[in-house]
Amino acid sequence: MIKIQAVTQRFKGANGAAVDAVKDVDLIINKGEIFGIIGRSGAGKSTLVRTLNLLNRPTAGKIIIDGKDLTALNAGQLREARREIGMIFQHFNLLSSRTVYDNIALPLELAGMSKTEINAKVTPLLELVGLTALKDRYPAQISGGQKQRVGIARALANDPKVLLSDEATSALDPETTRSILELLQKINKELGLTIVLITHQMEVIKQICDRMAVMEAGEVIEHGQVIDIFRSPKHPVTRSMIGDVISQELPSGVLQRLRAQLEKSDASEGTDHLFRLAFIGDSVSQPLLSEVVRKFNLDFSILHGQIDEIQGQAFGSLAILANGSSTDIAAAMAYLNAQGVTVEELNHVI
Ligand SMILES: Nc1ncnc2c1ncn2[C@@H]1O[C@H](COP(=O)(O)OP(=O)(O)OP(=O)(O)O)[C@@H](O)[C@H]1O
Repeated sequence: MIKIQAVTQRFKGANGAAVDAVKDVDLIINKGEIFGIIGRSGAGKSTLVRTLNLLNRPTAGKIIIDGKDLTALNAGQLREARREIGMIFQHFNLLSSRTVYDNIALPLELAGMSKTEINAKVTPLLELVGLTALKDRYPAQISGGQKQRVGIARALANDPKVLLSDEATSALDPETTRSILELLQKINKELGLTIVLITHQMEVIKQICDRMAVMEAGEVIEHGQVIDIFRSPKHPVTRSMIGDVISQELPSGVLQRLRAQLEKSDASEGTDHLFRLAFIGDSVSQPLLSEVVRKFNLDFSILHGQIDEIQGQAFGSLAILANGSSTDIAAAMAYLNAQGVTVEELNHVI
């Protein structure tokens, strides 16, 4: 378990004034989970993740990994502790003069292993990341995705317990990103490795993370299970970042048509209410909507929506216009809520 306890990282800014790149952050990352830290550029993600192996020594606070406070270790103990923490980077950081094999072997050479011992470790790692056939190539002769695979194998060479990933897929195309994320997921499952990854892409979080934290201006503004945060994001920054992958707003064309439709509608026929419904798991597949329409004598128009998958669970988001008596609409929404659907009234956007 990793405990980030009241961590602050202060730098001297360009004009000499102090900048808190990370401000009083408390987080717990559980053993064996994939934990994502997301935020816009400059939010403090890299600074925070670099405190986890003390590449940045926090100005205040503690980093406790498996009960050991890294900030209290001497240089030798810290070197030892760092072996348990691998790291991969956006630009791979490979040595161009070394082959794929020799890049992966580097940390083992530094640890003083013999050639035979090194071979016994590198061969299965090449297999694990799917690079056996390319082991004698140089970095300039392989693709970005393959370079990141070398980075991953090198990070695993010392059998770490934790893998830190600093925007590891940001330089890759969507297809290659998916394959690298699948590889990280496989490593997490097969080796029981804890992975902490930072990203500015919600798609990455959605694809592989169990829990997540959102950072803004050095602070953690929201954290929890990915599915819970997708279902009901609290902070505007989170909502906007989720909107990059699952639309939180109604497209302007839909809004225009809706306004035109509402102008024409006859108020005596009941009231119109606009809602966003978020469904997860079983509630996606149950015929809940048709049930509430019948039960509460309403009319529903589905305006916009999508169904996706997060952490292996179906997740759906629908914008609907409900027409009926105010009492029936309120009762219908309470019923949906009781069935596990998150209901949010959106009348203010019309
Ligand atoms: N060594 C440093 N000295 C001074 N300021 C720094 C230093 N490192 C980071 N900062 C500042 O701290 C803030 C957070 O930077 P950080 O790189 O952690 O953000 P980030 O969320 O990782 O952004 P990006 O995704 O763009 O890398 C920024 O305002 C940055 O300019």
